Amino acid sequence: MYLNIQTMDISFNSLTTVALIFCATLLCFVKYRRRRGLPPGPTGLPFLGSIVSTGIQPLRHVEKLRQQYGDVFTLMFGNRNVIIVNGNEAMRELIIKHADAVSDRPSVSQLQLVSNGLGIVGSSGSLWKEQRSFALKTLRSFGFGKRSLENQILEEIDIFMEEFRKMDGKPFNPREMLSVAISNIICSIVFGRRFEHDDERLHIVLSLVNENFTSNNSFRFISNIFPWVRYLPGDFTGMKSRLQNISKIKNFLREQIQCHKDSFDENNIRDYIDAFLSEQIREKDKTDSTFTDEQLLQSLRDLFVAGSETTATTLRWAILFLVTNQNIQKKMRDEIDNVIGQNVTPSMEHKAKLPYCEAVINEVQRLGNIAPFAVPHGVRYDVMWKDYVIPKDATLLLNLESIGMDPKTFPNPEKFDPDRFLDQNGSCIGQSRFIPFSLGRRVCLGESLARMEIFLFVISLVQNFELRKEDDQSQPSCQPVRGATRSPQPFKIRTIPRN
Ligand code: HEM
Repeated sequence: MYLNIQTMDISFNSLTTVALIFCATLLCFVKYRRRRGLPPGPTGLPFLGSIVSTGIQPLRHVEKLRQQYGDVFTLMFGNRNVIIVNGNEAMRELIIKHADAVSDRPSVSQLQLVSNGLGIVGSSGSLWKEQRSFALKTLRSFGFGKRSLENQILEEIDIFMEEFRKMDGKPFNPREMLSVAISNIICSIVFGRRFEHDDERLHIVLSLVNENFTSNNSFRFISNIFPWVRYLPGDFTGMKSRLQNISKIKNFLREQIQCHKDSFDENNIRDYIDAFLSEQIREKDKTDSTFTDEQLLQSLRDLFVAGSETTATTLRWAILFLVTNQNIQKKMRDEIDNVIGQNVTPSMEHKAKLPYCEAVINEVQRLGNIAPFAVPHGVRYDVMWKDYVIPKDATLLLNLESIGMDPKTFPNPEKFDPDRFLDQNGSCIGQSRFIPFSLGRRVCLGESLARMEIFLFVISLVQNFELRKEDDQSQPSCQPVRGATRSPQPFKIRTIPRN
């Protein structure tokens, strides 16, 4: 009897265990199964999907999969569908034709966690539309995309070049000087102030921004897909340290907001923060107003961070490519000397007369390729695309690199060759063959500012200095550091003033 009861107990326990395993497997199958109609892609491991195979070298993995599955394919990460979009045709078709469905940000991501769905970069839906258009309107009123901003940029360039002169031909890393100069331009527009080149506080904040963009942790993408990894012990995705940095950057921004609140004058709107505070007062009785303190902080973070690091990184690539391609630098200098001369300050009006320089800048942006996967897009509702379903809540990754590095459009794509942007008459052509600022409704909000900054900085530098390697023996690497952006490894240069 005793034995029988024990046997029954054992079989009951076994049955319960089997039933539990069966239910768990069924649940996982339902939750993690590949949805029918998705663009093709690898099955991946149970539960983990493609995490492991993608982890070590995401870009190489993506290239291989594109050859196997075509321009649009799906990677499963746990129960998340990540759809990778490659090539000009598929990208334009999906992002432009289905703009309404694919212009959100993913509902679960590190971006979501950091922005709380607020600001400009990380927000979606009507809040994003209202805040993006407010930002554009306000930034335009402070000179964005207009000639009036040109003088402000040129003044900053003058100060920046003085810093270069102070180096007196000695080797130095130009990173910090570039960051301060570029950051000062966006700071003038959003905070109404600039900082000295030796301002310690700004240096610290900019180095936190730089660290967040450049930390090249192979598993960083996992924190984008599973933000809960921050609760695991250790910091294998680097997420905890990035979140700490962001909180320090926000403290700096809170101080700027407080200074504005203390000195706010409705009749004297000095900058973006003032314009926001004014809008906040105008909407104070509206219960669903999006002009909240938290929204101001997040938008400010977006403008400050995106406006500082991206252009500065592009300029670092420009300097690196010019230092390692002296013949190209010389051709630019000859063109500048012929068209502008050495004593006239460059302006945007010179752009059309400097086709070779423009071709070099295009090539810097193509090969520098600082945002290879843009910023992830989210899908608002199911979209039928060709024979596939792009499902609601999927994450879309736009592989911009697949366009700029396409050997059919750009033969020998790894080579720095500005001539690919010149026709037989020496005119600059084909800028639209690659899209460094992305496309569609989410296209970079700072494109016009960035283009103006890059042109004026590069032309002024080449007009005023010979940019040389640290010494004759050194050969700085053009291999990128792949973090949130694709940036050059640290390098040193010497600058020889031309006059
Ligand atoms: C060379 C410089 C720059 C490059 C290559 C660049 C590139 C990009 C890219 C690829 C995106 C993502 C677009 C998408 O989601 O599909 C983006 C978004 C954005 N960029 Fe830039 N950017 C640059 C400079 C700037 C500057 C100077 C600002 C300053 C205002 C800025 C502000 C933004 C903002 C606010 C967004 C988010 C737009 C949105 O989500 O609606 N960017 N940028």
